[in-house]
Amino acid sequence: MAKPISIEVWNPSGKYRVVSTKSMPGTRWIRLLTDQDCRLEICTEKKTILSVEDILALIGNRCDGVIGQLTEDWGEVLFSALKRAGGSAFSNMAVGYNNVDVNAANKYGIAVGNTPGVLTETTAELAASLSLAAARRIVEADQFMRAGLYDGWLPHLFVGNLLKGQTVGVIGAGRIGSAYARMMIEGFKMNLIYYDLYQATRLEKFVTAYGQFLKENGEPPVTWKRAASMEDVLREADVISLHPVLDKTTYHLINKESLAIMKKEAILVNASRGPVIDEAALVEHLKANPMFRVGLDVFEDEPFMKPGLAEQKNAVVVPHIASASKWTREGMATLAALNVLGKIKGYPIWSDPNRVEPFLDENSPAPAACPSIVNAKQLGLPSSKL
Ligand SMILES: NC(=O)C1=CN([C@@H]2O[C@H](COP(=O)(O)OP(=O)(O)OC[C@H]3O[C@@H](n4cnc5c(N)ncnc54)[C@H](O)[C@@H]3O)[C@@H](O)[C@H]2O)C=CC1
Ligand SMILES: O=C(O)C(=O)CO
Repeated sequence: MAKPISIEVWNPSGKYRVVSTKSMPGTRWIRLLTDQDCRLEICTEKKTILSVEDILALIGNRCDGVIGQLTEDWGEVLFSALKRAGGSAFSNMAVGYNNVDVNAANKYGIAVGNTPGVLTETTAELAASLSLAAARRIVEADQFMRAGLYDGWLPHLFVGNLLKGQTVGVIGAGRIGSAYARMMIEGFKMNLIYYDLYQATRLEKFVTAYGQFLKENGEPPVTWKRAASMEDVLREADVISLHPVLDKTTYHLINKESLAIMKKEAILVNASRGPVIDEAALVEHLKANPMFRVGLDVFEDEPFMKPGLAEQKNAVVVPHIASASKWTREGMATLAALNVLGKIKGYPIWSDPNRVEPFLDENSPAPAACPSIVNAKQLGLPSSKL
């Protein structure tokens, strides 16, 4: 028998039982559920990462829907249990859903929600922060200062890289990759080279128009190039940021061989998923190339770092906080709750998952639709006319 697990209950007499595996920021998501006849149970266990057994205990014998986290393993075991408990809806509180076996969800007719649109700029801003922190050696310099080692200005002290006029490389120019590219181009007048399976037409148009604006104002224009291969980006760019989804095609995309073709003084940033980089190979590369710098938000074996990484001065490391702004995290909670609520209520699927403002507006009721269901087509769910 599954062991008991601690929970906090909202609206105990609600008709639909919804479980959230974690407490989430804000209160609007709670109100949205309880106002619409849901009994909400929020797991209050102290441990950060819940096991499949923990979540089985939370699902119990009757459960209509679950809001879960990217640290959880949502596959055959959990989806079959949710189905047996009468459930039909699951939502990750995340845009990435590499922790979810969507085929298993399809098999049991469970809708899988995610939360795009609300975290694009926040995540891109963190990638830009890591780029700057690595380029200008902010963390090393901060540690030096706090250690009381500063004894006066010196010509060689913490010399780093100038971004202006250099080339920014983006691998995976989707929502976040394109937002990051715009920040680096507009903010630091960098030229762009990108690699994606699809053409980033809007991004290309932006760079062309901005380049034209600069030229008309007597400044050197910025340029863009769509690379034929990822290797072209690695060879040419001074700062490279990784923003693809994690799947079989992107696992260890950056490995010993690809690191070897990058410039010796390049900066590599990863705010996508840890396994996109072979982290052990990266540690060796950082050791051998002290002028090569990285900014990492995600790690191959989270919450752990590969041995040796923490000791490298040329690495800036933060704990998967790229989407951690208050507005974004509250928005993610709202969207995840509305995905689950919408499916339980039989609402159709919002036609454009990137147009999320109507769901986030505190002053008007949320549309009667599920904001983003990744397997809507496979389950034959209807699309909203709104
Ligand atoms: N560190 C963090 O806190 C966060 C991480 N993420 C991660 O960022 C990822 C991207 O998010 P979005 O930009 O919203 O997704 P998106 O779907 O808009 O963009 C992903 C892009 O990757 C491209 N891609 C797929 N396979 C590729 C390959 N083999 N080579 C090159 N490009 C490839 C796609 O064509 C697409 O343009 C998410 O899947 C998630 O894993 C997202 C939000 C926060
Ligand atoms: O949304 C995601 O995919 C994250 O990694 C956390 O925001």
